[in-house]
Amino acid sequence: RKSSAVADKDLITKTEKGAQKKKQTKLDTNPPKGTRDFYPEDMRQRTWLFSQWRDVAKTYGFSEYDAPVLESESLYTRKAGEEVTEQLYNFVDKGDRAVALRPEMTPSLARMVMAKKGGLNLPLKWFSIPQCWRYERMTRGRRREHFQWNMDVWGVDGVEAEAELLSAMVDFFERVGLTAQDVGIKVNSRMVIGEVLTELGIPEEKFAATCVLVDKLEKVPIDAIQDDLAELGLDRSVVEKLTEVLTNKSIESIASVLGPESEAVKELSKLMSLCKAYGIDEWILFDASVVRGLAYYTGIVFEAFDRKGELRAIAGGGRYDKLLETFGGDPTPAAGFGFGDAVIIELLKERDVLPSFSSADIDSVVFAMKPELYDDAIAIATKLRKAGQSVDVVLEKKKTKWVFKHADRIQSKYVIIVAPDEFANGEVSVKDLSCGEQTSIKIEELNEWVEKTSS
Ligand SMILES: Nc1ccc(Br)nc1
Repeated sequence: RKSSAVADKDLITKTEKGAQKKKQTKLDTNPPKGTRDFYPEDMRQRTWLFSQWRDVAKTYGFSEYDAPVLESESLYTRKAGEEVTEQLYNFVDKGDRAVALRPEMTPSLARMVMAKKGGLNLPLKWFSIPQCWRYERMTRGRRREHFQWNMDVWGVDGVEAEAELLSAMVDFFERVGLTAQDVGIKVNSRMVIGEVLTELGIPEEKFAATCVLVDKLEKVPIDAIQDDLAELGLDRSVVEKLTEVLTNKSIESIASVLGPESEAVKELSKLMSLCKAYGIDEWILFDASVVRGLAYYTGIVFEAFDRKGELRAIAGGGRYDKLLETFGGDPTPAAGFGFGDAVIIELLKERDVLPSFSSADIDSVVFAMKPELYDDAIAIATKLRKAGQSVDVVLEKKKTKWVFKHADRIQSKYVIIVAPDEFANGEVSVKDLSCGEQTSIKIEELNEWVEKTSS
């Protein structure tokens, strides 16, 4: 046993070491894996993108809605082998409830529509910009969250709804400076596969899962999903017939395969003529291989892609008439699209049409040359703010040199200096940072000055 003095010394050392250790364990300042922080410049870019999306939605008469990012896991247990449900960001909460961070918005929308039962006046034209989540093993190091612009029309069973959605998509692309040479929108109908499978005697209940597998065929070699196909009872001859049909790149060629009475051909032809009426047909191309990866699509599906890159999907959507029934609701026709925030920003950067967001758009920096003039300076700042300017007040005692450097750094348009001599004459000194010119302005004429400089 050690004497008490030695024991005390050891204890003190241990405590010091503990304290040092505590000091050394630095906070990990990274956001959680797969997630992003939005610093002010990033946030200005995100706000700009969302305002483009909101402007289009308003122009098309859509209303904004929202729902919790956390939903019951039961909203997504569709068992159709979709990536979006296999990578659910789910957990059991402290109330022992199986919950998930939403991977997409459509099921929440369906839940909200069902909650109102017949109480909603159809058609609904609703939009939202939810943050959506997935939990992917970090093997691929991909993001786990993104913001996805959702536009949906409920209660319209004609392809007029899809045509309106396609036009809204094109409107967005044009607003942000993209052309039909940059982006194309592939259009197909799942009824094409439906009619082929029916002809081949494949039962209707295998239709959705087959589409999900066919969508995967686009990305992985066939033997990677051979077992899944076999499990679905799709033998080699069925798969070969399907892949042969999916290589068709024109509605005419599909019509020769499906016959003149094909519903799929009729609805595709009608959609194409509506696209001509909107003047967007140069953006639209038929592609029988497009099926999209969501099980609940039932008819028209479409996918916007960049024509010059590696043909990445930018946005996607389609008709999903049966979703409400799968939740036990009344049959209600619906169509919509989802548009992620990441790919489009990459594309705008590549096409060099992304605006700069480096400055916070400050009109004036207001500065009291002497501390005793601070109260007068904030009264002047208040006057400028009430006149509509965005004003940055220098809150501490600073040298003029620092103020000009600061104003330059935040790219303010003007510096308003409240200095003793001018103030005694009822004036302030205004420096125009675009040309360096410095003039005196009467305080009672500041509103007119704001008016003149903001027009
Ligand atoms: N569904 C989903 C969610 C989150 C991301 Br990132 N990508 C797809």
